[in-house]
Amino acid sequence: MAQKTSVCIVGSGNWGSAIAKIVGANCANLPEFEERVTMYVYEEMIDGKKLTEIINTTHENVKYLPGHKLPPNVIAVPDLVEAAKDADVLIFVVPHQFIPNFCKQLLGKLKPNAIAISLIKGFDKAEGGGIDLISHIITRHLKVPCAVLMGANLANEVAEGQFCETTIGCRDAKYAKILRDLFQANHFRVVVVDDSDAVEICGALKNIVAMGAGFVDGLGLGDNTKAAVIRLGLMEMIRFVEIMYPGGKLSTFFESCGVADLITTCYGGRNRKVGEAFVKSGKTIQQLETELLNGQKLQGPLTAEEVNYMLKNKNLEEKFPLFTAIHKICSGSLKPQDLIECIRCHPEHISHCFSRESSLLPAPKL
Ligand SMILES: NC(=O)C1=CN([C@@H]2O[C@H](COP(=O)(O)OP(=O)(O)OC[C@H]3O[C@@H](n4cnc5c(N)ncnc54)[C@H](O)[C@@H]3O)[C@@H](O)[C@H]2O)C=CC1
Ligand SMILES: O=C(CO)COP(=O)(O)O
Repeated sequence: MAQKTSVCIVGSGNWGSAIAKIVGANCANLPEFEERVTMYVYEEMIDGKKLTEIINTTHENVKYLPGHKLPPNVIAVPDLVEAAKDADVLIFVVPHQFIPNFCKQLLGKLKPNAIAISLIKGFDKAEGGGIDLISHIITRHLKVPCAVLMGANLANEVAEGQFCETTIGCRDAKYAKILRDLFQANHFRVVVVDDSDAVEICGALKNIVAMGAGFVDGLGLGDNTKAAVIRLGLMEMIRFVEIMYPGGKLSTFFESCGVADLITTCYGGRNRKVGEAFVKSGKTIQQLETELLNGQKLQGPLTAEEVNYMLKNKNLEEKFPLFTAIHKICSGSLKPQDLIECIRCHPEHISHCFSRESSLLPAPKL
């Protein structure tokens, strides 16, 4: 009999716990998977009890996904190496700022033929003035192939079983089926594409745009303005891939990881919520993250900083006025009230006069 595939979920926050519901159920029901799924949990005390013990006895992550039962075959493990060492498939789903440290701990501790998939939306700063994709960091440090899964997937709605779609970016076709089988559910429809980098970049960049959408809401501007921010955000996302990661496909932006995730996050996500509160309250983003998110982590401001680090170094800030303005607002060097002024003369308004019909997406001259 063929060996069963064993799975570890590295992370147990809001999204990690929601995806554990689907992955746990699939591993219990599909013959190709080992039933027991380990889930690495960053240990913390809740009302005097360890979170891992609570999860393993009540099957509920009472802090990050309250009100939802996890399948009993999902076992919370507080030791990262212990959770991951026997896995054939590792699902990385932690706030992106923690991934370099996780890779250090896992170095040399994984099964030789293990594969990974990253559900993490964000980047890391790279030496030499650029950025690193999280999937690239995982592959480089841990010597495992790494696919990505990104989509319009607000965790609480997925956990409630509301219908949605997602995109898996997987360069190597031989892993596509096992990964699709692991995540597909009646209410969670998976499309696999090979344009993995563009899928991942969409997932990270939309969090910046969502901060902008939150600022628009906080400023009391209407739906037309928010739609303009979303559209300009999409154009900057496309431009970013064209310039920094040439070879990406335009069709990827029409998958769930692109337009759909942009819309859902700009209306229903944490980044939008904190962006709005930032304008209305005058408090810092850090304060609001603590006050509003109960331990969950915001990805947008940090991603805006990482992207700006790259744009600045490459002298490209002017080509990305929305990303640049959002970073400056988040870091306090620009007032939210100045956001619209920064995008009033966006390159998208200037470079495309009469040129649309000749090409699907003509690149403005740099
Ligand atoms: N929540 C959502 O709706 C969605 C989130 N994502 C992405 O998934 C990734 C993970 O997000 P969530 O699961 O929502 O996490 P979260 O925002 O709920 O983050 C909290 C998690 O971080 C852990 N943590 C806190 N301090 C830590 C430390 N020092 N070291 C290690 N872990 C620590 C906590 O224990 C908890 O598990 C992010 O990149 C996010 O953008 C993607 C789709 C949907
Ligand atoms: O990525 C998400 C939905 O797909 C969640 O976005 P937020 O982190 O803004 O909640």
